[in-house]
Amino acid sequence: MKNVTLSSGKVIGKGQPCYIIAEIGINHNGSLDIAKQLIDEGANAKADAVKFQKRTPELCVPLDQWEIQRDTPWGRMSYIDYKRKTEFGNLEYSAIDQHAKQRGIDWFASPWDVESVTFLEHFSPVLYKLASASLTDLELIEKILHTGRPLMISTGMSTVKEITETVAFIKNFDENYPLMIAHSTSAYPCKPEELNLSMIRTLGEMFPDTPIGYSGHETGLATTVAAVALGATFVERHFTLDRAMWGSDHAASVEPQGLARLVKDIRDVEIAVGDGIKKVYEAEIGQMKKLRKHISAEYSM
Ligand SMILES: C=C(OP(=O)(O)O)C(=O)O
Repeated sequence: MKNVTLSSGKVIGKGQPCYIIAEIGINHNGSLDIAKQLIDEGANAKADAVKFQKRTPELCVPLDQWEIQRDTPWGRMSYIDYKRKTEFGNLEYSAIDQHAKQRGIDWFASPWDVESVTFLEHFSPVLYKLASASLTDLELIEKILHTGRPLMISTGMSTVKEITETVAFIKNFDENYPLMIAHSTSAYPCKPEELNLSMIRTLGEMFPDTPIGYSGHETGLATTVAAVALGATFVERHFTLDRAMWGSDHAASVEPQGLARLVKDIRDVEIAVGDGIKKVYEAEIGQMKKLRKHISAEYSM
């Protein structure tokens, strides 16, 4: 496996601690103050990174949806105005960049359109994430590839053919491009029977050179911890201050306490997985002497 080294010094891949991403996405609800609190909580929980989603609303919202009216915390407004209101610009991302650096946590974003890559380049992100919805957007992928920065692609809502074609497109650009692939199911929240965590192993067999990870949308933490036991070298979970907040992603997100629990459980599990080589531990010898009738010579002294 070709491990991926980020400009922050963190390494993603085999033999490395799982890289844990707290996905803020748009859970800041357009508030820089909330974004900063989420960065603080992500750092307190010892996550490796916080992540955002960056869109140019005029490019991402289909024209026929612009004028659809909806109720928002800021009153009734058109869908395009709502998307504009929740999108951060240069001022906010500069503050985010500064705040994350102060707190010693990586940050990056998934750009949803070509202009957003140009925008994010000003901040020299540690990596780019390609959302599942963008897996077949070759124009966006090509724009990212020209930055040369590590690329993490997510595979929700995708067929094996689409995944294989996108990976081939990237390898065709540069055989050694620093790439990571996340297994994901794009259902919010995702039911256990649709998680299909064994795909982490399948993707590992399909792309043995590439670090495989997991982008989860389930409720609860156990299945994300299990993903690490199954070989995920990075994991991402949606993150919010409060699941009851207004907005579509909050309900399927973990809160600060849950994130801290998740990080601790993942760290315990990656140690517990061990090396698969049988040994008798010091702590077992007393038990052996007390409970076993026939003790082999090497332990009988
Ligand atoms: C939607 C995103 O990712 P995923 O497809 O992994 O949920 C994203 O990163 O913006």
